[in-house]
Amino acid sequence: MNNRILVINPGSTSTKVAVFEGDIEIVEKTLRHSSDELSAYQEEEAQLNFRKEKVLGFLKEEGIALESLDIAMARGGLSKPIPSGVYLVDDNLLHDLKETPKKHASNFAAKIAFDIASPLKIKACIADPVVVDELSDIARMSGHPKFPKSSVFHALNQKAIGREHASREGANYEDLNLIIAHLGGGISVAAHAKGQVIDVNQALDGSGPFSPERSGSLPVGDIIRAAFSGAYTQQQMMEMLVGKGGMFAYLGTIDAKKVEELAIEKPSKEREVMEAMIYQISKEIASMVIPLENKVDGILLTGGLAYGKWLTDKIKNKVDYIASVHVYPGEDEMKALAMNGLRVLNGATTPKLYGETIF
Ligand SMILES: Nc1ncnc2c1ncn2[C@@H]1O[C@H](COP(=O)(O)OP(=O)(O)O)[C@@H](O)[C@H]1O
Ligand SMILES: CCCC(=O)OP(=O)(O)O
Repeated sequence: MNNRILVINPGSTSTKVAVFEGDIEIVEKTLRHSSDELSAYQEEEAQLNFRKEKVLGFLKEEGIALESLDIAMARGGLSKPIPSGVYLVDDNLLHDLKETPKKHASNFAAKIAFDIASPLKIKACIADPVVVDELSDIARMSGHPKFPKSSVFHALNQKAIGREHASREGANYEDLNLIIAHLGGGISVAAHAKGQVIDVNQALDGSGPFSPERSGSLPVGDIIRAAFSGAYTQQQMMEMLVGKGGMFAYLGTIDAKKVEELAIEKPSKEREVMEAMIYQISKEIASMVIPLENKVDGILLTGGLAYGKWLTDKIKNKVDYIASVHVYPGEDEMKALAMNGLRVLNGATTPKLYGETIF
């Protein structure tokens, strides 16, 4: 066995695919989907098949025989909350990913992996899905028992970057208190207390800073009045929160790189919006000092926006009084999934069963 691991990671505008042999990545591609392509496949089944065909097409192009694969690893989606770890993709998990009212591209990953793995009689697994829930009881209380706070964030990348940082510092992730901010299409800012994410903003449609495509925390009363005004459909309201909120709502683009370039150039609307986003991210980081009881070993900035030095320098200036700030641009999700797959193949981890672990 070559320990060949297929990795599938769908995002809002792309599907990332890679094949690893052990810990070596042999092929990797970000298959970008235009908004025209995605809107032509709006219906979920159609979009799932569209993305699956793209993955299969890529493997064919690269000359990777399906029979040579030993395991398929997928990003986990918006199933019910579960502990951190590796999970077998089974009927229970697929059912909840299909039925969830919360829409996100990560919901497609497990099914694509399962459809490829099943005929080959190999395992399909997910690892550290976006619903990893380690919230403390006090953080879970929202202000109304009907709407408890939920944990929806970039768990896979946050945990991977936390571990990488700890290993660079010669420490164990489980011994550190870290504030980690994933700054991507969506933004999550989390308090990692000795390896447990005890508090985090709900990064999809809940709370936190606005992001390139999401509104973050909004005045809820105004939202309810707008929703019942008859002026908007439910879909239009949801798009204001996810997809067409945040930076997009102000500037008509989700391209933070371009916006940052314009913001640097001269005073402009772009600079105003960027500075507001930086202000909100910094405030969210500072708020995580409380869950960590003022003992913070480091602040880590990661995700696509962390490539932008102007942006990360401005955040650093606002929060480095709390702890040293470290920048890990981009994300390590493909490698993190592959390494979890390798641990399953070499017997270091036994995948958990979703049905036995949901809270
Ligand atoms: N070099 C860069 N400088 C600033 N922003 C960047 C850079 N590269 C990518 N980005 C921005 O990062 C965002 C996407 O982040 P990413 O972490 O890839 O997204 P996602 O969380 O959706 O996977 C986009 O808004 C993109 O414009
Ligand atoms: C749903 C939480 C994770 C998330 O927002 O991922 P993307 O930034 O990749 O959309």
